[in-house]
Amino acid sequence: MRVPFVSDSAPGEPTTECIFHPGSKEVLMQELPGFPQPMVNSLERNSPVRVGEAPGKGLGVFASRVIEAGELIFSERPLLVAAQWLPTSSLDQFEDILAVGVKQIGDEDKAAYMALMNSHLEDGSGPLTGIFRTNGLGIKGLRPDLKGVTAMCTGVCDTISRINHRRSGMSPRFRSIFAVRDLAADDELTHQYIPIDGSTAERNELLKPYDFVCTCRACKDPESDARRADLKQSNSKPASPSWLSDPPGSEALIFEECRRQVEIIEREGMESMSRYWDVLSAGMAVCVVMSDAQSASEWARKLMTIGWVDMNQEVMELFVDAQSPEYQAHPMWGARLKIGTGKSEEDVLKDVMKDMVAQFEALGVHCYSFD
Ligand SMILES: C[S@@+](CC[C@H](N)C(=O)[O-])C[C@H]1O[C@@H](n2cnc3c(N)ncnc32)[C@H](O)[C@@H]1O
Repeated sequence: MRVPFVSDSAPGEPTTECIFHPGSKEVLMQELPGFPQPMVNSLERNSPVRVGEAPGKGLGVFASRVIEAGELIFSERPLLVAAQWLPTSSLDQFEDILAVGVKQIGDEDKAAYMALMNSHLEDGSGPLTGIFRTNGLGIKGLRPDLKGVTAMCTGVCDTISRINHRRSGMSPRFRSIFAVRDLAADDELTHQYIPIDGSTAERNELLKPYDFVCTCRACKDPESDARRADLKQSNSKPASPSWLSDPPGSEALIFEECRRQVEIIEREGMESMSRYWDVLSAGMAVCVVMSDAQSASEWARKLMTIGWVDMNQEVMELFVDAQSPEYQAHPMWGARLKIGTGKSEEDVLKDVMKDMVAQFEALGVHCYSFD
């Protein structure tokens, strides 16, 4: 089943050939209003990266200047996007489907596609499928009704596909690359090809299709497995007002747990995990309910570096300055301190909700009460 989609871009503008499941095009148009909008920070202008030799790995992508954590490094139009699993497709049928797509992408894009690495020379993959499987980046969410790998699309790019695997140095969102840590000039950009919360053995098992054994710091560190297992087992406390009813002192335990998990994530280089965002937000929430703007601002600064998570960056920016009046105006400001000072927990919660409703109403958002 093939649904080609060539964007309605201006005449002469490059396009991406997409081979989708039925329904994906509609989701894409809905999720990315105005798609394909002109890309900001695209590679043509003042590129902050260069492609070069990465010893033992073939080619790789390197920073050509200092890049700060949270920076959008570049965006790139994929050469080709295709659904990873199409109904009834065997490797041969998949090769035929890709051939139809590749035929339509223009000579320059085709040459770029064919020049990419192929690590699937001996497993029955055809040449186009081998390149697709070696270089594709997963794009989730284009078929919310399908689950797991069946729902995934894969994009193959000219430069993004040259990025080698390692514990994460950057995080890809569709077409865009963000720095999760500060990078010095000439540092190699890397991202994780596979989920990185498993053990060294599990990770290298998943890397088998790429035909190399990872030798990054975590893979060589005998203590890394225990730290990742610890992280997998521990759940971060949700940062919602529901824990206002927890016994006094529990905020210190929650805060300590958030701090501990942040330390593991940073030490293991796993900042691209959504858990990083979860524990940073929970840690910041504890500071807010305890009226500690100084500490909250440090957590806000870290949250600002997670640019690829769709959160309201402008709102977070207001909390980076510990003196910001936004703290006093926050509906949860000091909420924990009010407990035990004559007010019942229920009353504290009611006050919090009243403040929140007032703030939403001030923004023109009408709130309905269900009690
Ligand atoms: C998406 S390509 C990356 C770009 C590739 N190095 C090139 O020259 O085009 C994936 C392939 O690069 C190689 N590779 C990626 N990360 C590696 C690593 N950490 N160590 C060794 N080889 C790696 C493997 O051959 C893998 O199948």
